[in-house]
Amino acid sequence: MTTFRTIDDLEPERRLLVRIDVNAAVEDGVVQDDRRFARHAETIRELLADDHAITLLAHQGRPGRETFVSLEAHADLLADHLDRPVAFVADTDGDEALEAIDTLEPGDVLLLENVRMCDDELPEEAPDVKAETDLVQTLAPAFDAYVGDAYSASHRSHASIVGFPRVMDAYAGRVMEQEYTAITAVREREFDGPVTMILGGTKAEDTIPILECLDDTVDRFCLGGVVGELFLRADGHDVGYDVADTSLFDHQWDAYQADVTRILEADRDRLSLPTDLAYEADGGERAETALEGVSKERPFLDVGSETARRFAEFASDSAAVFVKGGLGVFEDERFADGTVAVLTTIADANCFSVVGGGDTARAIELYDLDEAEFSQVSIAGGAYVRALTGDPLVGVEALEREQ
Ligand SMILES: Nc1ncnc2c1ncn2[C@@H]1O[C@H](COP(=O)(O)OP(=O)(O)O)[C@@H](O)[C@H]1O
Ligand SMILES: O=C(OP(=O)(O)O)[C@H](O)COP(=O)(O)O
Repeated sequence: MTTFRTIDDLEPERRLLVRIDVNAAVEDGVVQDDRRFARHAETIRELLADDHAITLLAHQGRPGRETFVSLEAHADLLADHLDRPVAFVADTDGDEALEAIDTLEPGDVLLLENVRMCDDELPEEAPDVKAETDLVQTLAPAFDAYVGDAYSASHRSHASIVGFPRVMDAYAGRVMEQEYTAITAVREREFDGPVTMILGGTKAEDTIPILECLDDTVDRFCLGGVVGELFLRADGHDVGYDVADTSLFDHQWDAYQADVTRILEADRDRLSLPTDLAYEADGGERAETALEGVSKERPFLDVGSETARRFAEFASDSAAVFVKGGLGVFEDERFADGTVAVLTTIADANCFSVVGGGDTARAIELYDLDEAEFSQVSIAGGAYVRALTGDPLVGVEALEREQ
C-alpha cells in the first residue's frame, strides 16, 4: 500500500541521517514520557543490525516555551532504550556537528542538538524552500541517505521533515511505515464488518472534524469524556461543569455548540451517548448516576458502568475499532473504569484496532495492558487526527515523491 521506500530497501553500511520525534513533556528539565524513545529505538536497532552509521535529528518543544530544551538528556534516555552509547553534540550544522558526524563508524549513534534551535528549521515553508536552507545544504552532503521516522511531526513543513528528502535519497523508518499503514487503513475502510470509533478526551477541536469527515468510514461513534458531555448538553441534559475552573467545558461549548447540535441532529442514529456518568462522592469514592440525576453543579469524571458495558459491546462486535481520547479522567484510578473497560475489550477482541492521541495511549501503559494486543498504538497526536480527517501529511508526501 505504501508508495515510499522503507529501510528494507537500504544497502548496508550507509551513513544515515535519521529524523526521529522524541518530543515529550519535560518538567524541570526531566523527560516525563519515554514512549516515543522506545518506538524509535526499534527503528534504530534494526538500522544498527545492518551496520549503518547513524546521526539522529530531533526537536523538543517550541522556542519560548519551558519545554524548549537541549537534547542532551534525550541522548541518555535513548541510550538506555538501545542499551548502547548514544553520543551527543550541542550543535546542529556547525563545525562541531560536522566533525562528530565525520568520525562516526558503522554501528555508532550520534544525536545532534534540538533542531529547532537552528533558525532554518521552523518557519513553515514549501519543501523546495526548506531544501535551500543552510541547514539542509550543509548537512545533506555528509550522508548517503535520509530516513524519515518522525510520523508524529509529519504535519509540519519544517526543514528536517520536508527539506532533506528533496535533496537526498529518502526512506521511511519503521515508525513512519507502521503509523502510516495503520492510519491509512482507517480512511480506506479495509474491513469486513462494522467499524466503531470511541471518541472522548477534552479536545473538541480534534473530535469535531473527525465526526464530520468520517461519514462512510465509521458505523458507530461512542462518545465519552468532555466531548461526550458536549453532546449530552446539546441533547438537553444538564451537564458541563468546568473542572477546577479550567473553562474546559464552557469555552468549548461556546465554540462548538452549533457544530455539536448540527452533528447530533444529522447523525443521531450513528452516535452513542453516555446513559450514565460517574462522579466523586462526598467521601471521595466513585459514585454513579443515570442521566436523570445529572447536574451542572458537579463534575462528571467518567462514563458510568452501564455506558462502559454498552460501548465495550459495540467494540467487541466490530471488525475494527479506533480510539481517540479517554472516556474519563483515567489518570485517577477511580475514574479509569470506562476507558479501561473499553480498551480491555478491544485488546481481547480479534479486531483491527488503533489507539491514538498522546494522552490516550498512556492509559495502556498506566493499566498494564499489553500493547501487542492492539494493531497500532499511535505515538502521534496532531498527525493522527490530520491523517484520520484526510489532511495530507507533508512529511509523508516528501518521502513518497522520492519513489
Ligand atoms: N470528563 C472528563 N473531565 C475532564 N477530563 C477528562 C474527562 N474525560 C477525559 N478527560 C481527560 O482527557 C484526556 C485525554 O484527552 P485528550 O487530551 O483530548 O486526548 P489525546 O491527548 O489522547 O488526544 C485525559 O488526560 C483525561 O484525563
Ligand atoms: O508532539 C508533537 O505533536 P503532538 O503533541 O500533536 O503529537 C510533535 O512533536 C509536533 O510538535 P509541535 O506540535 O510542537 O510541532
